[in-house]
Amino acid sequence: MTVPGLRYIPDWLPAAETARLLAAVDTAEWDDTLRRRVQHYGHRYDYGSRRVTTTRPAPPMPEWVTGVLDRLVSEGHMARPDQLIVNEYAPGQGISAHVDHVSGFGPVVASISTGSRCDMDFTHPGTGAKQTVTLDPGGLCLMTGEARYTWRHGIAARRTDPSRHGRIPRGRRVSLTFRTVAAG
Ligand SMILES: O=C(O)CCC(=O)C(=O)O
Ligand SMILES: [Fe+2]
Repeated sequence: MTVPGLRYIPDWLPAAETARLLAAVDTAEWDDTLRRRVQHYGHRYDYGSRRVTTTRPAPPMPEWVTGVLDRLVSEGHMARPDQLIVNEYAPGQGISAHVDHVSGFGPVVASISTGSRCDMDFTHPGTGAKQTVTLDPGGLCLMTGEARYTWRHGIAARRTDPSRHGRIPRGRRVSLTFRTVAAG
């Protein structure tokens, strides 16, 4: 079973680059008004009204992602992202199954993982089909087409993930999700 439009590229970032990115994230200021700590750049997404908001501007895209933006574009993955959400997951924290805002964001969503590995579950709302992808640090998860618009993605709020070798404890995971904000 595969999810059409879902692509996972392991080790997209070398380990040293992944560590540098996480260190840079940790020098920036976290928003802790949600259960999960987040940072928004470029445009702020409002979780209450569920839209990209202009009333509370976000800081510009940080210079520490310039190299990532350049690569996402030069490798042909997407138009230059102008929005970034950093999500922090402590062990036991997750994100409920959802489709990223359809009209507010563009056709490609790209997420880079740092810190701990964890499983992301994709579910098809019509058929109930499910696929789990293990996201390792440095991995790039690209959602387009059905994976972006039809399937839901989420992370179970638990402290361990299953593997062939038994359950693996989660550590702190920080993801950087890059999007384009659709015009209008
Ligand atoms: O943590 C991730 O990799 C994904 C986050 C996510 O789905 C989102 O911010 O919409
Ligand atoms: Fe998402």
